Amino acid sequence: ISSSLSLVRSHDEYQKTADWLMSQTRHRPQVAIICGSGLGMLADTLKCQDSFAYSDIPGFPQSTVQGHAGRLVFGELKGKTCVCMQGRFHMYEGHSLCKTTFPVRVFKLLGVETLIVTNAAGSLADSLQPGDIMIIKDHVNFPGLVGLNPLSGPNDDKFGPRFPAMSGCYDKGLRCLALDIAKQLGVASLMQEGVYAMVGGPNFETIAEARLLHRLGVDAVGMSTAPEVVVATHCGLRVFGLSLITNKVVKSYEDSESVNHEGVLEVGRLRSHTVQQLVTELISRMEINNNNTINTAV
Ligand SMILES: O=P(O)(O)O[C@H]1O[C@H](CO)[C@@H](O)[C@H]1O
Ligand code: HPA
Repeated sequence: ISSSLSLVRSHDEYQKTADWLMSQTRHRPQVAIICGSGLGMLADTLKCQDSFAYSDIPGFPQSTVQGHAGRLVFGELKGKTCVCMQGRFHMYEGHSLCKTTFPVRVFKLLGVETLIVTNAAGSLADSLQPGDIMIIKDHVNFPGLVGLNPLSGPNDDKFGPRFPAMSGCYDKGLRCLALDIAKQLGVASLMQEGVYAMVGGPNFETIAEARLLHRLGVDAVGMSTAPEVVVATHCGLRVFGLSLITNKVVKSYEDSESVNHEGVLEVGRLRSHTVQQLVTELISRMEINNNNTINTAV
């Protein structure tokens, strides 16, 4: 914990990255999307793209996980300006939590109002099958509960309060809208709301851990998302989250199946079209209050 505190970023560092991006693209995004494992194709829907390798963006961390390309893509989608992270950062890659959430505050400084987080997750709920899509209603941030929190360290009042509320951090209006869209697209049978839990990873769960999570009321488990949502909520972003269920978490000693990352990525490929349709419609129909779109001076 003490080593993560020394890695806290200053407001200037976020601002420098935001200023650099604003000097390189005319897009001024209203919506940011973080692509989960195998879900990088969400960026393909953006028109008039400007894209940047993470390695070229000052201050940006680097992706190290297969299925996370490491590219930031700006573009237009159904009249809204978006920025999409093709590749997120995980705590298990050895990044501090400040680093894993660095882009979220940069998005805030770019004028983003709404954050869409997506992830691949294993299901604990019997009602969730591989290929289903869970709208995240709430999360359990296991690392956060024991003090591994991206907001640890001195609070930056310019971003938000010392003690931010987290009840209601997944916007109810957007959740209802997504369920409505699922009905219209004829995929309502694949979708339900549920509770996501973040564990540290990188190993998948033991059977005893899976049983514990199930008893605690967790519907799906993964190794990301919660820190991004905590930082986004702290700085006042509206959040929508979805988990693509890529596998069932093994809960029985009689079960000989086991999960692997290639299988996780494969389900992402199989469901890419549906996830793309849902996110596109959601962005198209969501209301945005700011008119941040394009800067003609760049
Ligand atoms: O949460 P995302 O980035 O979608 O990735 C999930 O998939 C990976 C395991 O296959 C882990 O990183 C887990 O968190
Ligand atoms: N456990 C943790 N993270 C995951 C899983 C899982 O079963 N599937 C995809 N990400």
